[in-house]
Amino acid sequence: METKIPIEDVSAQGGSILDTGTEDPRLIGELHSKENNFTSNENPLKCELRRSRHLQSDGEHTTGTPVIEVINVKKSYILADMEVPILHDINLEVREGEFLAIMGPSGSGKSTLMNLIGFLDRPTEGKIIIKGLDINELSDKEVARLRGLEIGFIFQTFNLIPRLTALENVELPTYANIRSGIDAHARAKELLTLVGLEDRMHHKPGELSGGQSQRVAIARALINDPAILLADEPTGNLDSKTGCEILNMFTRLNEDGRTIVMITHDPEIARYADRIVLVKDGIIQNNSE
Ligand SMILES: Nc1ncnc2c1ncn2[C@@H]1O[C@H](COP(=O)(O)OP(=O)(O)OP(=O)(O)O)[C@@H](O)[C@H]1O
Repeated sequence: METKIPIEDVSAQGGSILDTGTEDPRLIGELHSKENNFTSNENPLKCELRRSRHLQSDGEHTTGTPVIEVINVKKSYILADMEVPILHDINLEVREGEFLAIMGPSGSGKSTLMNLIGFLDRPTEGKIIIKGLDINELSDKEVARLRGLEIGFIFQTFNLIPRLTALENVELPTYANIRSGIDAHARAKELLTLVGLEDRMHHKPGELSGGQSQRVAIARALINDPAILLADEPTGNLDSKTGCEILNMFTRLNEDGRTIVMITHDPEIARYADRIVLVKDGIIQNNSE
């Protein structure tokens, strides 16, 4: 996938993330290519591991530009006037185009870590750097814009707005942040077609199956063409066949160059990733490629 994102050009030159003004030429054209079409009519999705892309490697480690850097991060919550440490000195680097799975027992801090990576929360100590931008050095407005344009979220419970149609749900993030030159309505339609929901665009979430709802959520996550997709148990509420279809979508998005970080409890699902990180008691215990 090309990386001609205006935001990247601006930040690489030391400019503000709020300065973006050029057009985003990416993706819509790509979405039309047959090999990128996720609709299952002609080419049914198979529940098997299919990887056509391999990350660059120096023999031992994945190489490439880091897009996510977690440096000496600690996170505590204050509960009844007591500081409760959740994450202890986490260090993690995720490189461009990598597909990373985060595993670990319930309550170990996986979602907390993902929320920090997604700028939904700030660390108590340490740094989170996304595409070279340090959250500690950004205003709340800049953080919101970086999150809105560069990070797509997918949750176990889909988190769709019940009273909005699928199309309106997909368009929703663009009300807050949109790349210049993008026709949000047209792009939302393109994305819903891409995920095989062209005949469900005007349905509300209550009229959709779990798998269809998650497809809407994926289309919504892609609306601003983010470099990074963060998925918290994306197949947790789906039957295994539908879960496989969703994972094959993730695989194809990753093969197009998108960086994916996915929390899962299921080792079979983690096999889709290039690398698995194990979080236990707020510490990264294993960082295997
Ligand atoms: N906002 C909060 N305030 C206080 N404690 C919190 C908050 N969010 C999470 N925690 C606590 O932090 C710990 C880690 O939670 P987290 O959701 O990150 O775990 P997890 O590994 O994702 O668990 P699961 O697999 O069950 O989703 C838990 O003990 C949880 O109760």
